[in-house]
Amino acid sequence: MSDPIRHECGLAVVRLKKSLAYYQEHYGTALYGFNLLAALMAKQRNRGQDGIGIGCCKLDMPAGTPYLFRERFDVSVEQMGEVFSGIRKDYKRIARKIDGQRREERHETGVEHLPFEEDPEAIKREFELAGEINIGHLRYGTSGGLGKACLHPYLRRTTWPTRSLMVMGNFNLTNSGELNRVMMQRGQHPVFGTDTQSVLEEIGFQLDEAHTQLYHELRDSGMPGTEIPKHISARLDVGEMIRKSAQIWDGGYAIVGVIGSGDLFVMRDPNGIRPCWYYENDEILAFASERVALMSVLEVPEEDVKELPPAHVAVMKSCGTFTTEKFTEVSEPKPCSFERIYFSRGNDSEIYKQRKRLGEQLVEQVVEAIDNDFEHTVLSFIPNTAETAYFGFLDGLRKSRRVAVKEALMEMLKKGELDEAKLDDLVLRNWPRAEKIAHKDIKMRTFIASDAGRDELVSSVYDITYGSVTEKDNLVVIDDSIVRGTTLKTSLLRILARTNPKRILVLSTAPQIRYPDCYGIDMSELGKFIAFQAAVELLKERNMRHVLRETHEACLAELKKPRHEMRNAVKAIYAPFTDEEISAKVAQLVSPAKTPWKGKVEVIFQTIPGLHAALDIAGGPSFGDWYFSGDYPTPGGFGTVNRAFINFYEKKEGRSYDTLL
Ligand SMILES: NC(=O)CC[C@H](N)C(=O)O
Repeated sequence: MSDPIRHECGLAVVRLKKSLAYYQEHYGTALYGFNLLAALMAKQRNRGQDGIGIGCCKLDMPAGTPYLFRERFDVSVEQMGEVFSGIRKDYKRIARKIDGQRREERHETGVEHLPFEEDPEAIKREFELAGEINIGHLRYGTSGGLGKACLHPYLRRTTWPTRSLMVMGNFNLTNSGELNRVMMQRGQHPVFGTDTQSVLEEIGFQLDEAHTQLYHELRDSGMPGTEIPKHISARLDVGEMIRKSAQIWDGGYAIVGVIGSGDLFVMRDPNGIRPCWYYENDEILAFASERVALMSVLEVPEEDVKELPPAHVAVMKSCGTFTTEKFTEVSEPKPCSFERIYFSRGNDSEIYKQRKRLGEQLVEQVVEAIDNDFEHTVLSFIPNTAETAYFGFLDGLRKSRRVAVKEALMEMLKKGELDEAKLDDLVLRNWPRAEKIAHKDIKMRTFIASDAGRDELVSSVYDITYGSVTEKDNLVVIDDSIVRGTTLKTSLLRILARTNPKRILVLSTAPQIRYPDCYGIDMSELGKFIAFQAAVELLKERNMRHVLRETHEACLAELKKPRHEMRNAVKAIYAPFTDEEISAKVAQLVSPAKTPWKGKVEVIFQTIPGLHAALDIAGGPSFGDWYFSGDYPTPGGFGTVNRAFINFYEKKEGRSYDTLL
C-alpha cells in the first residue's frame, strides 16, 4: 500500500479456564495467559499504530486487594517488543524482591518458601498482569484524539466489582453524538471524548441499572451484604445488558468488555463488518481480530477457529459457563473488503486466495492497455501488501497469454502458416516479464502526534531497482489501493520514473475510493480522496460547478430526513462521468511534477464486479463495497457521506461522523 491510510485496531483476549497453578504445572509458568496474549498481539502488529493497551482481571480476589488492571503505552507497534520486555523486567524485579524477603524470612523462621516464579498464588497477588482474563488492544484512532488517554482499554472503577468495567474495541460508531444525547436526556454527563467513551458510559449505565435492581432485590430478601456480590455476579444477565446497551448503536464493531467480577463479553456488529474469531479448548478461550493469529499462536487448524456471528455476543461468566447469543437483529452480512484487500495478515488461506484473485481480475484490462506487447512490458508491485495480488496477477497473465498463444498457433496451423519467426515471436519473446522494481526501504515510524504526522511517514520510504527497465518498456506496477494518491505523486512515481520507461501503468486492486468509511478505518474525509478530487476537477473543467452547489443543497436536505430515509446525495458528483474518465483524471493528478521524464502515467482500477468476483465466496456473504459504491450497510453511513460532502463544500476539516454531540 502506497497511501498513508494505515491500519485499524486489533484485539486479543485470553481467558484461562483453570487456576494459574494449573498452567504452572503443565506449562511451567503461571504467566501462560499473559504470554499467549503477548504473542497474539505481536501476531497482529499489522494493526493499530497509535499505541497499545493491556488489561487484566483476576478472579476471586480477597476483599481489600485489587483485581482489575490496565496499562497503556503510547508507543508504536514496532516498539511492542520493548513494551513486553519492560513488563517482563518488572516481573523479574518483583520476583527478586519477593525472593529476597523470603530468604530473610527463612533466616528468621527457618520456614522454607517456594521461589516466587514457582508460586502461582504469589504471582497472581504481586504481578498486576497475572490473572485469568487478559485482554490486549492495538489502536489506530478513528474517533477523538491520538494521545495516551484515548488508548484502550477504557476503564471505570467503582467499589463494586460487579459495577467496574473495562472495554476495548475494533470499531467505529457513526452515531456517538446521538448516544451522548440520549445519556444527557437521562440526566448523565457524558464526556465527549471518543466513541469508546460513549460505549463505556452506555454499557456502564445498563450495568448500573441491572446491578441496582439485583442489589435491591437481594438486600430486601434479607441477604447479608457480604453474600450479595457473588449473587449479583451469578444473576447478572450480560447478554440482556448488551442488548439494551446496543439498541441504537450504528456502526461496525468488535467490542470486548470485562466486568470486575470476572464476566467477559465480546460482541460483533449486526452486519459483521468488523472481524472477530475465537478458539476454545479445555484450558482457554481466546479471541482475536485475525483468524491466523489464533492459528499460529495456539498451533491449531483453521477449522477449529470459529467466527463470532454478526449481531452476537459471546459471554463467559466468571464461573466459566460460555454462551453466544443474539443481542439484536442480524442485518445483511457486509464484511469490510478493506480487511481483505489490505489490513489483514495475508497468510490466512482465504485472504491469500482473495488477494490473488484481486490481482487476477485486473488481467483483462492490462492486456488491453499494453495491447499484448509483453515483450516491452515489465511487471512489478508496490511492496509489501500488494505482493500476493501481484502473484495472482502474474498467474492470470500467464494463463491468458497461454490461451492467446494457443489460439494463434491453432490459427497458424489451420492456415498452414507455421514458421519459426512467428513461433519465436509467440513463444520466446512475448512472455510476461516480472521484476522487483520498487523496494520498501525504511522501517517506518515512531511517534505519531497528529494526522499530519501520519502523512509524513510515507515519503522516502521507497527505492527502485536500476537497469531492468528500458525506455521502450511499459512499467506496470500493482498496488492494493489508491486513496489519496499523495505518495504516488510525491514519491513513488517520481522514483519509478527514474527507470525511464515509456509509460507507467499503476494498477489498483481496489476500485476507485469515492466515499468515506465510518466503520473503523481512518478514511473519512471526502476531499482527500484522489477519485473525488478527480471528479471535482472534471466538473470544473466542464463548467459543471453547479453540480457541486446542488449536491451541497441535496446533502443538507438529506440530513433533515429521518435516518432510514436518507440516501447518498454525493453520487451526483460522479454521475456525469464514466469510470475511465475518472481514472484518466486520477492519472493526471498523480503524475509527478518537475521530473525530466517524458513518459505517461496511466491508472487502472479494479471494477466493483471484479472486486466481488475476487472476494465473494459461493454461499458466503457479499463483501462490503460502500467506499466504492456509496451503498452503506447502515443508515449512519448515509449521514456520514452527506455530512462529509457538506464539510468539503464548506471547507471544514475533520471526520464527518465525529460529531460527538
Ligand atoms: N480503528 C478502530 O477500531 C478505532 C477504535 C475507536 N473508534 C477509537 O478511535 O479508538
